[in-house]
Amino acid sequence: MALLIFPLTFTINPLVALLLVVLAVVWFLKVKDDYKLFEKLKIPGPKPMMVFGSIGEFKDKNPLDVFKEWRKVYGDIYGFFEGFSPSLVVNCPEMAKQILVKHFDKFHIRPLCNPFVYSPDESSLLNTHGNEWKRQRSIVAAAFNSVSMKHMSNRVNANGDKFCRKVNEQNKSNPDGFDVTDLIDRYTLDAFADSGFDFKADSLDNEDALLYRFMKQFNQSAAADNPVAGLARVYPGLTPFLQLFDRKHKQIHEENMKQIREHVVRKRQEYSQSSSDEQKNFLGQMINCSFFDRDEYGIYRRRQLKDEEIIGHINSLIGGGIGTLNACLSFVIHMLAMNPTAQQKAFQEIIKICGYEKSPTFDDIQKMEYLQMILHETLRLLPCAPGVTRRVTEDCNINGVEFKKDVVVRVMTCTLYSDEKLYPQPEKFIPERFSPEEVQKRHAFSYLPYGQGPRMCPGLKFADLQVKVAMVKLLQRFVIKPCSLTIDPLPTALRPMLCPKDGVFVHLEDRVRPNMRSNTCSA
Ligand code: HEM
Repeated sequence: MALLIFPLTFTINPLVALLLVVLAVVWFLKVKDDYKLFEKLKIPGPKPMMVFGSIGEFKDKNPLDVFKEWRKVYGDIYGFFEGFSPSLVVNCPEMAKQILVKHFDKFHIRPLCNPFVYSPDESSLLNTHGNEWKRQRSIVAAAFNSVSMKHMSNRVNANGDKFCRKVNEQNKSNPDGFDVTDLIDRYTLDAFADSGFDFKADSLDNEDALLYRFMKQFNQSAAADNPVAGLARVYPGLTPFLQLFDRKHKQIHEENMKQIREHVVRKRQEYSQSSSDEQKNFLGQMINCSFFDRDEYGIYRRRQLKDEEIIGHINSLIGGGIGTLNACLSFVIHMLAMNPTAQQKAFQEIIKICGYEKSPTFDDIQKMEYLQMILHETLRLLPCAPGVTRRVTEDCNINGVEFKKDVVVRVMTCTLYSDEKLYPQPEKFIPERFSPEEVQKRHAFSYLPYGQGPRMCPGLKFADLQVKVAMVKLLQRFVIKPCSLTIDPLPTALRPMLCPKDGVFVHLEDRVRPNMRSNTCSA
């Protein structure tokens, strides 16, 4: 109806037509002036195009290559426009420190990573800020403490054994090599669900597991190669309309919510009736925690997390956290396949600490220094989280740079990782760059795979545990080799974290173990 009335009004009433033209001109002049923001602040950057800003420069290119090119042209700090929104890019360790730590109070908001957020995920750590974030953060960070890590490591190991068995089966039935990424996704998910919240996701056995479909869809919905998500990111005002095209994600979100809600309710009841060690997991910590919060009358009272808040956390940890972890482990396996000398050194370290059979404990993992260096060097070359983003909450000047309220700031760590001055021969895989002596020589903020400061990744110890358990179990049994389908350098995509574009193809060779007649996977 409105569509019919509008052209009618337009033809009948010239005054309305004039008013619309005036409004359009005022809007045009305002946008034109907004696009001068960085010019006025004397911050260099690509010249924006009306309506599109600089997004045209990303067309058919790897976005990270664009940022690397821009750094060469515009230097360490520059600005560009995503549609109408200004973004300030920071490629400088000292400025990263100022933003992420020293002036955190002015940079505590992280813009949404996923444009389409469904209830109750808006209350999760990924999506809150200010006091609400502070409260949730202290609970989630506490849930990843060393006691719960130690407790969770047994179940991670059990899932690691299952992963190894499945990998072995795939390898035997594909002698020319196979893509290991799907099994990695399923292992990390099963291990987190089982160890973290006592839930059998069972995705290694069940192709169609709901939690697995949820995790994949959560990330697919926010992928850079998903045009709907891309449009919503560039033009946030269109999100309610674009959300109509995000139906698959919404539907799986709702189905999954139902199963997680039932699980949380059941566990809350079970845990209230016993005080067993089971409750030392992530879910138990969230169920049992209590904190001060204002009630409906504005009075501070102690309360516990509501089921919906716990579900929001579980969803975002699985979608955001485990999605990133999958990419990381896939990259590590590719790098091990391509770098036999580093792989052999890692193997020797593993044998020294665990031998050929023993599952690594949380303490064993901490002793594996070379494995840690491999992990760091992998995340330098293939950073699954290529940068950290913030929104400025108040105008400020830091070290001579003007930050205006509402501007998005991108601390692009990945461009530092290919900086010759920080990492000589940056294209080479050299884990020894991360020996304690070498690390000492660099600025502490020149390597930030998990971010830094109060909003730093709270799941890093858990990520470390899961990646290393898989590495130990694989290397105890196999030599990881490239195969005819392996592509190096590995093609990558942003979905929304950096991940392998078309999989990671490897072939596994059974390791010859001393004093053993056969080498079957003992998992
Ligand atoms: C190798 C794997 C991982 C990498 C590289 C990674 C990296 C990151 C980065 C760069 C951030 C942003 C930090 C910031 O804004 O300052 C982040 C945030 C976060 N990560 Fe991770 N992460 C990984 C795995 C995980 C895992 C396994 C979990 C949980 C199961 C997790 C949970 C989170 C959460 C909840 C946040 C939001 C924290 C907040 O806003 O307070 N991450 N991660």
